[in-house]
Amino acid sequence: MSDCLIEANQLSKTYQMGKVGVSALKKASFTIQKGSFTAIIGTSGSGKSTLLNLLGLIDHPTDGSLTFKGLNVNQLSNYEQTKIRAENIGFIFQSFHLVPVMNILDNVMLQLSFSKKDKKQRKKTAIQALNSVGLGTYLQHYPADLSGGQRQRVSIARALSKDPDLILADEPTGSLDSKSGAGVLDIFKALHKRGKTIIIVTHDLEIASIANQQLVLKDGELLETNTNDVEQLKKYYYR
Ligand SMILES: Nc1ncnc2c1ncn2[C@@H]1O[C@H](COP(=O)(O)OP(=O)(O)OP(=O)(O)O)[C@@H](O)[C@H]1O
Repeated sequence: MSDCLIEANQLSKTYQMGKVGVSALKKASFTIQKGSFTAIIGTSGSGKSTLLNLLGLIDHPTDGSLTFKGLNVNQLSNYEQTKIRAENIGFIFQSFHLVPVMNILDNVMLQLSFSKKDKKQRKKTAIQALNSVGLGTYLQHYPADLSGGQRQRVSIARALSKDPDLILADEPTGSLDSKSGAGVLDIFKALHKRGKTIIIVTHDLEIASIANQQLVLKDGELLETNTNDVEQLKKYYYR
């Protein structure tokens, strides 16, 4: 069996703004291996979120192809893509995206609404996920009662609850203080050790340097796909 989870070939995205096209991603080709840890870096507007949205099957490329677990995504219907996304991909966002009127157990269980598990099993799975990020004693707390680092751990538990093949994180430590950020990063490192495939968008080059693979974007172009030397990354980042 191939170890390749994702293959991008000349992947491109142009947003149409009236008559003007904004070329946000230009012919990016790379692979993501199963169990790898990939960092996407680049200055603001370089195309990081655009690429993450394509990898998460949230958006469609305008050119090129994307293969997920050997399936050519371009040839799948919206329904099939949604199914792959729901079953295989966990998302973590900088601003957590938790439902404020639900306690954290319900927030995580909500993720499992479409699973085939019954309510009792969904609850058990959600509690296990919250335990795994150290929040097993906070089940009845609401997001507003938690610190930023704890909220981000809830969103990690939510992503983990469906046991996804791939975890996509968009600046997961971006709104956290350095101590909470380090705690969240430790969870990502542990997940990677457990064999999860992780793709993380970050502005933090120290985080990028611990990844196995770095996708450096500049004005929509992919510049480098594998250096973990922070000084080298800085050169790419600031040039
Ligand atoms: N929906 C959209 N419609 C039109 N242009 C867009 C859209 N989304 C992004 N863009 C443009 O595409 C380019 C890449 O944007 P993108 O959000 O992918 O960059 P980014 O690297 O994630 O930036 P940041 O670090 O600021 O989040 C930018 O020029 C942006 O203005």
